[in-house]
Amino acid sequence: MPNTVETDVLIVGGGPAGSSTALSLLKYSNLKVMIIEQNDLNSIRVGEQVNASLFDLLDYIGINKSDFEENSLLPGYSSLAAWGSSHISSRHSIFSTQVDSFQLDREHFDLMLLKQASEKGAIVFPRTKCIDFKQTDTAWTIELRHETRGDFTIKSTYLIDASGRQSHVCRKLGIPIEKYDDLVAIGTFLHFKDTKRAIKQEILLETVEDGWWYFAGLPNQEMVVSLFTDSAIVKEKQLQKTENWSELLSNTVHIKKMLANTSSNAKPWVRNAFSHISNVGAKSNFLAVGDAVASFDPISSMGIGFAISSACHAAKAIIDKANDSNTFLNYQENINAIFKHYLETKTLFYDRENRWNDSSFWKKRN
Ligand SMILES: Cc1cc2nc3c(=O)[nH]c(=O)nc-3n(C[C@H](O)[C@H](O)[C@H](O)COP(=O)(O)OP(=O)(O)OC[C@H]3O[C@@H](n4cnc5c(N)ncnc54)[C@H](O)[C@@H]3O)c2cc1C
Repeated sequence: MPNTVETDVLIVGGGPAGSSTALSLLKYSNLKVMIIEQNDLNSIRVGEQVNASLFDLLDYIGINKSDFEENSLLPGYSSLAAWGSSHISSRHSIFSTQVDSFQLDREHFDLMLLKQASEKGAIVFPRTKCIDFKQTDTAWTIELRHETRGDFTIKSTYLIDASGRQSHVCRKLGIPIEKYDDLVAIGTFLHFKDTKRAIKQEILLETVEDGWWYFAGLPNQEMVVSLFTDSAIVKEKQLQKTENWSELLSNTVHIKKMLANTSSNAKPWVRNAFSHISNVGAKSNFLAVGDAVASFDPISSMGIGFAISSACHAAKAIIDKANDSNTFLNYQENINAIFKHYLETKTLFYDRENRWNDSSFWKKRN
């Protein structure tokens, strides 16, 4: 590989937002697209519940249901929540008007999108890290490091941050970021001890003093159970230790019943789940997509859908820029409006729980 390569658009991050930006650009323009991904996509991916509207977005970027492997996409038949009282009710009546939900096999979904982007013309650099970004009037110069092949440079007209919640590129470029909370998820994957027993497509939420628990059956014969709480509570109660996390789990009323005859051999994983927004409007030839531009509390199940819709809008802003110099500012304004509406709706969700007014978790949200 030559030491310097050139492209029209460089996307940092090969998650759903990065791959969808590439697919959208490749479908609706002749622009040359490259994607940098720091991992080899073998790491555990979490977040799997999507609404049926996802398929319209996927259709727009050229992905069909037939592109999914068998059993990597399952309808969620039952979605329940004990939120606001210990009584279980249908989650749809509380949180959403969208009735049809699906559970994705996230590893397969992310890999499928990235593979499609590569097959349709994007050049993908896996296991590659960004070292430095510089911008002149005409182009970005990005210094990169591949795990085994060493250092190289990419020159690109446009740069896109699709690096997820850490907004890696935005932070490096000093883009203003507003963070709204310190929500984290701490969870594990489970399977039935009797491996022949079928997993039920069930989702259950249960609020507790320190946050809320989430249980879901997944497409790959697994289940996930996680506690959403604040990072300060994880630290104070040492919840990353299996025994402390399990003790909180054993105090639940409903979630613990879902775990009969299951086992997990892994220590709980911890993931950031905070809400934030990046304001990229003022930077020329630069955009952020997906979690990098705005991240949402997973209670909203908005993340994956937003990753793909923001990707479609970002691609359109780039394609239309030749005829309208305001497309990037309009893109950011649209993101700001979505985020404002999200914050209002989120407050309504959390206001439905009033049983723990002295708890630090609920005080911050009510
Ligand atoms: C616990 C939890 C549960 C969730 N549940 C749901 C749910 O049920 N439904 C839903 O819709 N959403 C859910 N989400 C949110 C959803 O997972 C995200 O919104 C979605 O993954 C965003 O996609 P993305 O491509 O923007 O970011 P990511 O999926 O985070 O992808 C970013 C990619 O960029 C790569 N990267 C990062 N930094 C660099 C770098 N410097 N250089 C190169 N590559 C880099 C990463 O390796 C990664 O592959 C959940 C999130 C969490 C934490």
